[in-house]
Amino acid sequence: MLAIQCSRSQGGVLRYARRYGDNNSSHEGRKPTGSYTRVLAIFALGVPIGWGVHTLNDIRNGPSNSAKPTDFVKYALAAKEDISSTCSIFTLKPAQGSAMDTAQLYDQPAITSVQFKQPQLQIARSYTVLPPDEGQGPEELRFLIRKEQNGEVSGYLHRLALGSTIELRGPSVDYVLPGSAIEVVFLAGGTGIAPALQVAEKLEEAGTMHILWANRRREDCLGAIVDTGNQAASPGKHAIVDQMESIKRRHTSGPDSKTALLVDYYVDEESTFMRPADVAKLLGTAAQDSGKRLILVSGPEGFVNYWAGPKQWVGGREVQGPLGGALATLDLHGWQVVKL
Ligand SMILES: Cc1cc2nc3c(=O)[nH]c(=O)nc-3n(C[C@H](O)[C@H](O)[C@H](O)COP(=O)(O)OP(=O)(O)OC[C@H]3O[C@@H](n4cnc5c(N)ncnc54)[C@H](O)[C@@H]3O)c2cc1C
Repeated sequence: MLAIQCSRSQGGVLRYARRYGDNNSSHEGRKPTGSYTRVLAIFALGVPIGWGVHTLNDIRNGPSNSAKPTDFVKYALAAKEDISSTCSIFTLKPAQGSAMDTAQLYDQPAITSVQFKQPQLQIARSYTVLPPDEGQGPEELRFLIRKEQNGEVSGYLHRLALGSTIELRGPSVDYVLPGSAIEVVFLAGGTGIAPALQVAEKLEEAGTMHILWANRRREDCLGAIVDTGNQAASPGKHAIVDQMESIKRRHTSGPDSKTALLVDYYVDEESTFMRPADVAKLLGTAAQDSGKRLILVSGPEGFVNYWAGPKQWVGGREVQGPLGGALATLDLHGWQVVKL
């Protein structure tokens, strides 16, 4: 059984944890009911029939080793790339026979995340899978994870040695992208860039997307190339910036390409703050005849609260809550706001 615990701590930090009880379903022993000959006959007939059904199911339902989204499945920490003093990219690969169905993660028109278990505390937290990158193994999964100060699960993950086993389950669908051509303004704070990469990767033809990405420190976005601001490109290399640039190249290359992806970077320690006026400028100039127009807000709780107001808990479920924050003060020109 799984229960969701949710409480707001004294420090104002929204904490949520999923706990697991033992599944104590028991099975009564069965008495043997037939002779060995009967058993062998059933086995001889059953194996080929079973194999045939199994193969058919494989073709219809995908690989048989796909784990159910509700079950934890074991992965091994194959690589950990430190990309700043607090953030690392974790690469995981299946540790045993079964694995998460990568089609469910990568091919749905949705933002998806996966839960990581902290086995000693029996809690789990969600992390957004990064879209597959060049050279990535077909069953490997990559995540950008920040080590939060005193963070129970992120601290645990960052302490793991290469080769350690990590239990994951999912995917969970956090937001389904509307099917029509969409225009997206994506406000990302810190690791909130991971769902932005998913949306950019899944942007259909004729979609456009403008990402505004804020970080506290330059080290979290080295090598950034600002598309519309007047800042110079920053020197250095950063795996997430590189992946963003490679998605951008794919979007804009080819004579028939109608998609566009623009990214602007803001760095607190350089006093380049993302301001409501920067967002207002993008909303007012958008084409009027486009499909759905979305402002997606993703990042730490304080970032989402500042831009769009807090989410709310209703009947044990987290819901959008009313629009608040800086976006509530702007003329949104019909753009819909989604808090991730
Ligand atoms: C759908 C979804 C996707 C996500 N994707 C990502 C992702 O891709 N990458 C990523 O890095 N994160 C992501 N997160 C956030 C992630 O799930 C965790 O919330 C985050 O890693 C912190 O978890 P933790 O257990 O390490 O920290 P926690 O133990 O939950 O603590 C969080 C912070 O609160 C502080 N704190 C804890 N207890 C108290 C208290 N009593 N009073 C005051 N302060 C306190 C801690 O010091 C810490 O800074 C995602 C979250 C969601 C919901």
